Amino acid sequence: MLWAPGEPTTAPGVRRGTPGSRCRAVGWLRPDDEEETAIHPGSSTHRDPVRIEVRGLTKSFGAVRAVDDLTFTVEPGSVTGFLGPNGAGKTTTLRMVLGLERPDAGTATFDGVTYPALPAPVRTVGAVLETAFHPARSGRNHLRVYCRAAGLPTARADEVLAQVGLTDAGGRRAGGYSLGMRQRLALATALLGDPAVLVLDEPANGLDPEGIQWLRGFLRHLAHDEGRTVLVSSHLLAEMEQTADRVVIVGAGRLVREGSIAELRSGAQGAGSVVVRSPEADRLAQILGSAGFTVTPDGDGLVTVAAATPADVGARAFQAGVELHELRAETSGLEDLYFRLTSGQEQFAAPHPDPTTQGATR
Ligand SMILES: Nc1ncnc2c1ncn2[C@@H]1O[C@H](COP(=O)(O)OP(=O)(O)OP(=O)(O)O)[C@@H](O)[C@H]1O
Repeated sequence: MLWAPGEPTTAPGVRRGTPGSRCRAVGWLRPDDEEETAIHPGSSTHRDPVRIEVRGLTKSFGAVRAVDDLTFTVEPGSVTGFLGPNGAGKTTTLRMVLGLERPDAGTATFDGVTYPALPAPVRTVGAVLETAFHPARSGRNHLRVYCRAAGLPTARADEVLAQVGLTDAGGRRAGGYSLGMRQRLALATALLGDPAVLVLDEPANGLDPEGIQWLRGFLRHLAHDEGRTVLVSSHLLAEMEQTADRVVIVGAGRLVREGSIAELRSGAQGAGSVVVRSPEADRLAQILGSAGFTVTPDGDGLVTVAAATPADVGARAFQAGVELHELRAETSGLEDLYFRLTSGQEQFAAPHPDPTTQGATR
């Protein structure tokens, strides 16, 4: 099914689907939210900051433990990147945070209140888990349908279209939107209730570099200038490095690291791989090898030096009088650290808590 079958009544609180059914971009509602109330876009005074607290969250699907005793906090006024390789349990965690999946153990709360117990969820949390729209409906009408169902003024549709830069395309069929435009429309839907919290699952998927740059600035604006709590998942650290203030890294359902990008950087010691090109590549490789570096000659005068900075390599080449034609950092130390933390944890979740298999991957 490519679009919300029963219109926004598929949203949590009023959803009729199976508990495991995937949801869409939503500023979700419950029947008792249906009385229309005004929203004051751009004003942060009416919006109290909300902290997300995840405590001991655990979920298995049969023999697969998708999320394993996960604890972390997401602070207001900042963008928190929720990082992990494919299958690390990110989506399952976000679904539990949003009350779409029942945890086996643990809690996820918004200032101490679980999602299903929120008095006005549409005002508190906006989420994008999957982007799906009625293809024949215009972006503006899609938003108006959600407004009506959520008891929001339909004028909100135009306000959020403007926020995400879709005003001119608002009258066009959503079915004809590019992937980037669909992502923007999903984000607009999540913003309808002017929520204090945004939970976004891989919102940069499929965006071109311009779209990614826009999204980066927009998320930072929502958090830094408007004081919202932004939790955004990704499997790419490079994407998050420039967007997030803090990161929560998971692997095989477990927490592997939580902290600010700056803390992570200091732990990464700044040393990644360096690529150097020289007409004297063999001599340079020998010099660097004798200095204790791990060196891989790549042919064509190229040498890759592991756990080094361009300054390390440049200084040694200079001292030995070796001519260089190229010198660049191939990966950041942070990226290396991320790969180390999550290596071997791609694709699959942790097995059941059998002590003999703890830590293994499927
Ligand atoms: N409804 C389900 N039934 C069975 N297994 C599931 C279900 N949902 C998730 N899983 C499994 O749980 C694990 C974690 O999946 P999840 O989608 O949460 O990971 P993810 O980090 O979001 O991955 P990706 O980056 O690929 O989206 C995977 O092994 C997945 O196959």
